[in-house]
Amino acid sequence: MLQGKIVAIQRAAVIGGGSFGTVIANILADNGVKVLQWMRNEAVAESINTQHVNPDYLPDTTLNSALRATTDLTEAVQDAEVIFVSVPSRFVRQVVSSFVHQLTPEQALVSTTKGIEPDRFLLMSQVLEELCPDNPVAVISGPNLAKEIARRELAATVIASKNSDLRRNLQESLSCSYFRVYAADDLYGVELGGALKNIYAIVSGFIAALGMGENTKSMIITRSLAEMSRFAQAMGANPLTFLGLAGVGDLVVTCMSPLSRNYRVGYAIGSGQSLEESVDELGEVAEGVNTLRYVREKAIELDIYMPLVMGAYEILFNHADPKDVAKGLMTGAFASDVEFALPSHQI
Ligand SMILES: NC(=O)C1=CN([C@@H]2O[C@H](COP(=O)(O)OP(=O)(O)OC[C@H]3O[C@@H](n4cnc5c(N)ncnc54)[C@H](O)[C@@H]3O)[C@@H](O)[C@H]2O)C=CC1
Ligand SMILES: O=C(CO)COP(=O)(O)O
Repeated sequence: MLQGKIVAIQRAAVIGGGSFGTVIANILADNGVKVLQWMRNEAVAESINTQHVNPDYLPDTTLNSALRATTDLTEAVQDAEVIFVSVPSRFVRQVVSSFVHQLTPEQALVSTTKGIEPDRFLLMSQVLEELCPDNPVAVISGPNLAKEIARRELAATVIASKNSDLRRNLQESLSCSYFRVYAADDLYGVELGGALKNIYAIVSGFIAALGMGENTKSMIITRSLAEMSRFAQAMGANPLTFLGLAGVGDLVVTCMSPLSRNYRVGYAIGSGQSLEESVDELGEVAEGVNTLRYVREKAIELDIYMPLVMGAYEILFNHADPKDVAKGLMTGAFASDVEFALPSHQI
């Protein structure tokens, strides 16, 4: 990667054959970048190469015909200037470990993954930095429902990295007529926003399934933002990041749209299905389910007031009735002390 000036990326790899990996690969191909997308499924790779369709995840989208797919990880990674990692969080370490020996220090890594690694509460950029300490790292996060971007509907995102050259090169290579790319240096805050909002998308799914009103939805989204910002501040992120696309932007879209998988899991549970049934039926990743567990543990450890997280955990993992939890939340059932039982704090 050239230092000190803006250069459009020439060759990129996308690791992951799901909906978001395919969308990122397609944007890059639309921008003239030579892209090789790696996936495990031979039939899907074949379909992308010959039919220009990912039949498993985006069957209604005709992809750029220049986009190539492969099941050979070595081939995908070897000539790429930038490698986008787009697999579910619980597989990121395993997948990246399998090609790390092949990397040279000029190759940059970009995580698209909105999740947390539990043992040390690591975000994906921290996993990448740990595995590839010599390589520049960035993340992409924002209100980016894959199916809408696949239809080339207008959207915006945030690229965050400590490396300003990488930020600018990625901005240059991903920006196009339907995708506006902003840059930020609060890597941790941008990435944490993307992970946390999945929890509240599940909560919004409960609310929708229970047929609650618009005031209720607004209350939940607004108090979710307060809760996310409180947690982020305690973890060392800049709470102002949460007022941008990667915070409130992504929170609003996933709390309002049935296109969000996390929202759909919440909706299914609110409609009476078990967690297992809801996740099975989805057949795609809903990162918020595990993120909820890890964030609850961290909030308890650091004594951070997160009533929505505590209530959602009771519904998902202790079979509590969503209606009872909602009633409890209105009367401070999950408040940690008297001060919070009588709401007076904005954040
Ligand atoms: N779909 C969306 O709208 C967006 C998703 N994201 C994030 O991007 C990440 C990936 O999401 P999606 O592409 O939507 O997920 P997905 O569920 O559509 O696809 C995941 C892909 O990873 C593959 N995979 C699963 N386990 C694997 C393993 N052990 N080794 C290799 N590949 C494996 C699957 O076969 C599939 O191709 C998630 O963290 C998600 O939160 C971010 C922005 C938008
Ligand atoms: O992160 C997303 C949109 O920005 C996608 O959300 P889901 O993973 O809930 O579908």
